[in-house]
Amino acid sequence: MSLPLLIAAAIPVAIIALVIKTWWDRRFLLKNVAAPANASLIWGHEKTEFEDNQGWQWRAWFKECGKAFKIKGAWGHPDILVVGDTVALSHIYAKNTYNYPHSPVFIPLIERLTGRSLIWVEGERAHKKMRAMIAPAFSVENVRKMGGDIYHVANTLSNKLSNDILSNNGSVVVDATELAAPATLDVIGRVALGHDFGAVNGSAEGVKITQSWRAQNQMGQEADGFTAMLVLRLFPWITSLPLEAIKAQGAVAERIREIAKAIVSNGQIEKGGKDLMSILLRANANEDPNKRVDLAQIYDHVVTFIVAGHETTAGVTAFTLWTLATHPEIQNALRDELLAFPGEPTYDDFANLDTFPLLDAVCKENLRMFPASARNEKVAENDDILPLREPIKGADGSWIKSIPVKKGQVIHIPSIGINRDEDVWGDADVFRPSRWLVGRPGCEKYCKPGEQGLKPADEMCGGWAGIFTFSEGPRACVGMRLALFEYKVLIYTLVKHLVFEDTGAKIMTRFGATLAPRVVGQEADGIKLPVKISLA
Ligand code: HEM
Repeated sequence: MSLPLLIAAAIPVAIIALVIKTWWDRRFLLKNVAAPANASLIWGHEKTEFEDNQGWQWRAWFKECGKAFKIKGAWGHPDILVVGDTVALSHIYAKNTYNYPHSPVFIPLIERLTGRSLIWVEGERAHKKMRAMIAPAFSVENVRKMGGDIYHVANTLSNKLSNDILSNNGSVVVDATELAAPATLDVIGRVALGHDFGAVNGSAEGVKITQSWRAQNQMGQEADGFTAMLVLRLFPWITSLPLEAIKAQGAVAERIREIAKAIVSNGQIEKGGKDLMSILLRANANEDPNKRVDLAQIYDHVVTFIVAGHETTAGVTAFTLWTLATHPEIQNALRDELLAFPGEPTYDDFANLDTFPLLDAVCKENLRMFPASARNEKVAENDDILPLREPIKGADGSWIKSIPVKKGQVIHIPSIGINRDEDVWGDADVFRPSRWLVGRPGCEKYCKPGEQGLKPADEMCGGWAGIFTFSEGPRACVGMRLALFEYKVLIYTLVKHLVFEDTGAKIMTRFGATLAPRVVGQEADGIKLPVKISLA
């Protein structure tokens, strides 16, 4: 055989050998890590994981295997490591953040949906540089100034609902998710761009954006969306094909860029706007054209704020209206607390935990139970050793205190399972805001004698308030301050003026881009969360 022919024959053999070796190494490394029983030959455990309702599946697996275990991948994908152990989480998120980037499979999708901004960027240097440029826009001083825009939207929504109630014999039944998404889109449009999408009042543009996002999220939660994800994982190059469905994913981002460009060319930036785009443009203006930040990059940041800030905050707002509807005694106590406050509360009033203790507890409890990002996926960039808080029992019966992971290892982080871990929270599925108030001033008003409060901080997650909802470490949510302010203003305004009642619908959750509710027995209707509303 000639040399070129020999080389041509050797290349595919070498590639196949490399693939088998990588697969074998990973299998071998996780060999002693336990896996739950009942893996499907075709789907492994991944389909069961995908169909999770409220974190129950992960919690059942925590009980079976411990807080770190492996699951079988679908379609022969190598085993996936699932991590719920808080020391391992802190190692991944806080101490070795840049060794655990997002899965490369999703990067092209993130780019299409959000542009080349903070969610998309990978690598320590590039991420730190971009984060340092963006984070100051979300300072206390800047977020404080957003109160006017946030209240404007909250009052518009409250007035619209009041009018609907009056013209419908005193009450309406609405889907809380359809109510919250337009409001959070309008808030983020105003504070990120200085643009009013008019979604609360049903503008064509607002409806198009919220519906397009809803459809994306819903598709990701359906069986077809799951299969599409598996196909993408096998053939990532598909995302570069000029397919209509793939191009459509970028449509919302493109529209937001157009609006941003029009605002800049109209010269509104010169007027010193309070919105995030104006802040970024002023902060990054530089005499030296080589150091000046590219306008296109700032447009991508704005797209990211709108995409990352809209459905996340809408989801928890909707779940909160439902938990209050199903717990009228807590809703009444909350309304009493809100009505007792004179005037319109400011950012500082909401940030001071003693001003509205029950509102703060209600918000934390909903953020705990319904984290928008219910499950994350990371991939190890280099070989590493994951330390564990609680040793796990290996498949051979020995106790394991750390898990070696190989470069390329896929890791799933089930935030909703972590936030509902019974070892930390006890009655984790019970909506009990008073758990956040035990031992605090005024506790006797809301807590029962001897009620169980929170665990010591070092036994909870390292994330904000000991929950994993906003993630942890250098890549934790950069918009958290704004999210909390906006969320509290929306709940404050709506609960003060309106009463939310249970419709009797039983709820389950599914996760796609974000966590979303469905009605048990009406799953085919997709995302849905009905509540009855009347005037307070
Ligand atoms: C309740 C509302 C929100 C929740 C639960 C939430 C949650 C999260 C989580 C879990 C992450 C980490 C994602 C990951 O590691 O892949 C994240 C990152 C991020 N969030 Fe939020 N978020 C919320 C609201 C917002 C808002 C209002 C904005 C902006 C206006 C925003 C902007 C971002 C950005 C830009 C990142 C990327 C940060 C980085 O990688 O450095 N989020 N968020």
